[in-house]
Amino acid sequence: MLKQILQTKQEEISQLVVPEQQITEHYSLYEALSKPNRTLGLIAEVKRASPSKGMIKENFNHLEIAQSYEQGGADALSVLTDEQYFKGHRNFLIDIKKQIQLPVLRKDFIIDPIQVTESARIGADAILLIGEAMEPSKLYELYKQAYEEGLECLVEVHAKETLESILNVFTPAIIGVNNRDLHTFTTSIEQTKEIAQFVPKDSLLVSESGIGSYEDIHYVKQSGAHGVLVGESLMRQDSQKAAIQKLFGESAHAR
Ligand SMILES: O=P(O)(O)OC[C@@H](O)[C@@H](O)c1c[nH]c2ccccc12
Repeated sequence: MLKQILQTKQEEISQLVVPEQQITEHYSLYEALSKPNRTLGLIAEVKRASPSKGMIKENFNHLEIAQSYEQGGADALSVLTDEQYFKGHRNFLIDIKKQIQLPVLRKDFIIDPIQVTESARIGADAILLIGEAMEPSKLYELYKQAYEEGLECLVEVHAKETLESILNVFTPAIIGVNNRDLHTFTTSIEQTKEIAQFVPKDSLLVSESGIGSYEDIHYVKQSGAHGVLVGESLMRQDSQKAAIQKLFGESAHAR
């Protein structure tokens, strides 16, 4: 699946026109995850659909979702901007940045310098870079470019081997373990525990995908995660604010 998505991206990139610069306030993802609202940082994802689950939320309003996440005390947002496979749009991110005072991660398949510039132009605070999508040397080039253009990076890996090959080249400040294998879509939060021991002490660790209960939160925290990235389980409920409170084992009135 990842291969197919990357092929589509290549075609998109060949036609990509870089938009004009949005003027936005910037917030640091690293700082937000370093001093989270709860014992574990939360990046809440605005996710309408996915290739593995199909449509996740009908009657989708990206701004209402983002506002509800903010009210629920999310530390940061992730916004899917891929159109073809995730039914997202870069305009979702532009709109959300105008309304929300939180760091916003652009969630897409970024493999080319022009997409880094595009991300900076639309006002993203951070971008996702996927270890399994390119060679570590190329990933490092995009990483450096991103920081030069004022963006932070969440460097995601699924496999231990991918992390090791990246660490041979550089040490990302924020490392994500994707509990979902992007080739097979198999998801297991035990992946976080397995990889955590190889994450350098100075890097922040984010556990991504397949998190849906307070037990999961507890498990990845015990495994050494500083934060979690959660999409589907929050998106499927009517109120994202209430969904966050439930996920963290709080009563609706506790905060
Ligand atoms: O919906 P979930 O299982 O809570 O997962 C969220 C997020 O981790 C997932 O959307 C994701 C992680 N890495 C990605 C890379 C591309 C697209 C999507 C993703």
